[in-house]
Amino acid sequence: MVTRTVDLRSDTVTKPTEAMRAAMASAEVDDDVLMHDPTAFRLETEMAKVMGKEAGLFVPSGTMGNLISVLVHCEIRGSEVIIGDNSHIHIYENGGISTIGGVHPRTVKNNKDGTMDIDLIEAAIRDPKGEIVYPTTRLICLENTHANCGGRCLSVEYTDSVGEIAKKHGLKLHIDGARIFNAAVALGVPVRRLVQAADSASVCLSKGLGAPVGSVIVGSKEFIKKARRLRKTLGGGMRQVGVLCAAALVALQENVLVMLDGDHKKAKLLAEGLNQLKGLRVDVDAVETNIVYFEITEDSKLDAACLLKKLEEHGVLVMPESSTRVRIVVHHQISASDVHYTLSCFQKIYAGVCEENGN
Ligand SMILES: Cc1ncc(COP(=O)(O)O)c(C=O)c1O
Ligand SMILES: C[C@@H](O)[C@H](N)C(=O)O
Repeated sequence: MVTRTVDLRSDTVTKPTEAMRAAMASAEVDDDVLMHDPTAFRLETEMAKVMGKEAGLFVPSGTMGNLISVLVHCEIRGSEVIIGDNSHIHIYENGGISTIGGVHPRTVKNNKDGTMDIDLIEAAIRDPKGEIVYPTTRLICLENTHANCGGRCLSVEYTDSVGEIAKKHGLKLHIDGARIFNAAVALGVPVRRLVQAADSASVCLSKGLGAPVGSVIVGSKEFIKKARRLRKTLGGGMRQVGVLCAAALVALQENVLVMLDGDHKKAKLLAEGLNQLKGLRVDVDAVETNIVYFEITEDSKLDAACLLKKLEEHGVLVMPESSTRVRIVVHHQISASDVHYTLSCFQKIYAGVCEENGN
């Protein structure tokens, strides 16, 4: 019988803290479609200030935040956006920019560190002389940290370089900053500096920050005005949304930097421990934030399905990416004891496998 659960599937699984629940219960609210819910307004104002942008807008999810941002920048029919071939927008958002927004994606290969080669980005920009056959490039999207690349951080210098390319060609730059605070902590830079070159950014409240719901998109006042209208079009205009925003304000007032740094340290500890096990391989140096991917090696006696089943029997939950690649995501509700318990479960499972196989 499972007596303990260690949920490492994602940093989206956190439950609201008591302080968040209290703030939600007592939140000052109003109709956010008819005017500004005061708590939503406080959150949007605070996030815009932290991110160094003119304005912000609360949205129900990071997916909607990215969708709205792309559609505002690419509001003219025939627009094209340059995105990473391994980006969340391209892989995990149901192709919404195309199926809903009619925006054409032009993918550029994501490198292992989450970047796209600058020269390949520039080469992907359509030549206006070919407009009779080409879509028109209007936007470049980056993702920081890069989830599918293992939570890798894009540097200030790299982001600024992409911003220069965008400006040179009259394009906009959006950053999917679902985990931008993780990047800021890992790089030791102010979060606003990581989005300085961007025209917009989406920031998840419901990941490392630990809020139960939502994201905030930030940008110019004009961008946010258009985004607010599009949010309503998409059904994201909510009424007394301050109940949700209150929890996010608590998260922002917590010591985010210390909390996320702790997540990163625990992720590194897990990566180092897993890498000791015969049958698993981890690129420990690639673990920069709270995400750890491990490969099940060819000589392993367990595939991902079998390993995950055994882990679940011990109450440890992780996310399979394929039959040989598994993801672990650390968040503030994973304790150091949970990390040691998880490693002990892996060690028991692999010791058991070795006994069963007499080696
Ligand atoms: C990098 C990245 N961007 C965007 C999202 C979308 O956020 P949501 O799940 O709130 O739609 C996620 C995952 O949640 C993500 O990992
Ligand atoms: C799976 C993905 O959509 C989600 N953003 C996560 O990282 O858990």
